Amino acid sequence: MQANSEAFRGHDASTGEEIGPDFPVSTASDVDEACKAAAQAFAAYRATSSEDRAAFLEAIGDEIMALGDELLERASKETGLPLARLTGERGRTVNQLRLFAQVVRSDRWRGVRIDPAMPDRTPLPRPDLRLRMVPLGPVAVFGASNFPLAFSTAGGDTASALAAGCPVVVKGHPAHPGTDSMVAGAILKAAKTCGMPEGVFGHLQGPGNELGSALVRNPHIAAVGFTGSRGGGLALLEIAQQRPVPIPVFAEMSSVNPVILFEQALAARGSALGEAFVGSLTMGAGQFCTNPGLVLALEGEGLAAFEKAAIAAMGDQPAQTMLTTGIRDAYAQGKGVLGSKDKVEKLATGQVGNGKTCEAAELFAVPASAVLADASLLEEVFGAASLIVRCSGRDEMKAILKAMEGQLTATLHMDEGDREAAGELLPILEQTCGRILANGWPTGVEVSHAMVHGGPYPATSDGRTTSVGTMAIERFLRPVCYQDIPAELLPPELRESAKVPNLVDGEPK
Ligand SMILES: NC(=O)C1=CN([C@@H]2O[C@H](COP(=O)(O)OP(=O)(O)OC[C@H]3O[C@@H](n4cnc5c(N)ncnc54)[C@H](O)[C@@H]3O)[C@@H](O)[C@H]2O)C=CC1
Ligand SMILES: O=C(O)CCC(=O)C(=O)O
Repeated sequence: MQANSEAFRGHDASTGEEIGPDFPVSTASDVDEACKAAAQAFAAYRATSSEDRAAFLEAIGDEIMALGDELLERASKETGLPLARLTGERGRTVNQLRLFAQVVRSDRWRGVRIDPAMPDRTPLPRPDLRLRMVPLGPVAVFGASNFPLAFSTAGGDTASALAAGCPVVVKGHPAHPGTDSMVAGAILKAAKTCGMPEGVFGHLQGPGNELGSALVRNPHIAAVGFTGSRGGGLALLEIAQQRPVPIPVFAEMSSVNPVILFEQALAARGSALGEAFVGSLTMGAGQFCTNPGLVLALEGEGLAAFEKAAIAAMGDQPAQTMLTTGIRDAYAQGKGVLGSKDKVEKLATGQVGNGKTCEAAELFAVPASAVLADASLLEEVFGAASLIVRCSGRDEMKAILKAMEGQLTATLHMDEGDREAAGELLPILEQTCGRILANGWPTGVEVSHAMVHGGPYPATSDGRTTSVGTMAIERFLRPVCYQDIPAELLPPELRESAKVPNLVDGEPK
């Protein structure tokens, strides 16, 4: 890792060429300083009132909006994502901050439970027990390459950690340093305006992996939020587990998001489904972890109509600029490997790209028996490639679903007459997936209270939680019980006079 100040630059995603300005590469001492400052800010930040913390989250949203089109233009240049998509992503980012502000104000996150003392209980009296959730401490957040706003510097991990009362140190993704620097500036400005303690937010950036490793190793860091590759997530998990004090890593990694097409739905609208599927597959050049990378259906006329429409729609798909030349290379290699596998047939290719920064979408098909013989066909290819698995019977379909690794999503396309068959799959899918959806497409995650953007490994490193939606706050909190502690020493929310939502003897009050 650099000992002295060095510089690095972003790239124009459409050409792969470097673009200014220079950004300083964070050094080992920058990591130490940011983490130390976060640790020093922790006591004051966790003690902020719900109202002050909520106002801080809202101010971050306002400052991001105040960056105007310049932010979107820089993000578009660095990622190749169109302005319309980035405008939507900015809205999602700002609304996410506002939603967490509401959560903070509601005080439900404090999770107060009170079991009053029972001094006369026999054979033993019960002590007075009071529980509340407290923040873990400084959180390291790794920005994602594919969502430069909603999963990056002020994205879901940052919003949920700040909402929980944890200072945040972000390691920006090296693919969009200009975007990250602007958003980091917005957060720091909001922190100042709102009188938040210095060190509540820190921003590090630079190429290479050592910076992120040093951040996770830093003893002041109490938890990690990550979105990216399985290799990256696992490397950080290993570092976190090998520390003298191991810490949790909430890594969202890889998923092929099976789409299951049932017979009645295929018979009624096979062609329309084929066309809509290609829309979801090619959205954002397929660079979504929710991308529909696997389609399962019984062989027959309905599937044939779906395939025909999908093949036609693929021909219209322009090659899209990918996030980085590295991600393009990985995609080109991944679809090459998939296409070379035994029994895999290439059905369609989108328009051919420049072979450097853009790449064509690709659709493959394979008999289910081949998938059952070679589980590597179920691995994620990050980009607009998908595999249609033609099943000869329902048992084969079930066998594949049972063989699948953990997934962020599973999608069911069904009509009324398919419900019984779909119902039989639900117990299998519940074991593997974080979100099961009907008659829609998995790309585009709603940010809300009931959302789960998670799932068993390798979808994430911890399937008990979510990285999108308000439940994400729980990742950065832990429970503390106060037993027979005198009232004047209790935290305010645990006192009799407190007006926060609570459970008394297990019942909501
Ligand atoms: N499933 C998903 O949601 C996503 C998957 N990917 C996959 O990841 C590939 C590379 O894309 P990236 O976005 O750059 O993901 P990445 O996992 O390589 O990098 C993400 C962040 O983690 C850091 N990092 C990665 N490996 C590390 C290590 N061993 N030690 C310390 N820090 C490490 C990187 O510096 C970066 O800041 C893609 O080609 C794709 O296959 C990428 C984005 C999202
Ligand atoms: O589909 C979405 O909106 C979110 C996708 C996502 O989390 C990702 O690609 O990393």
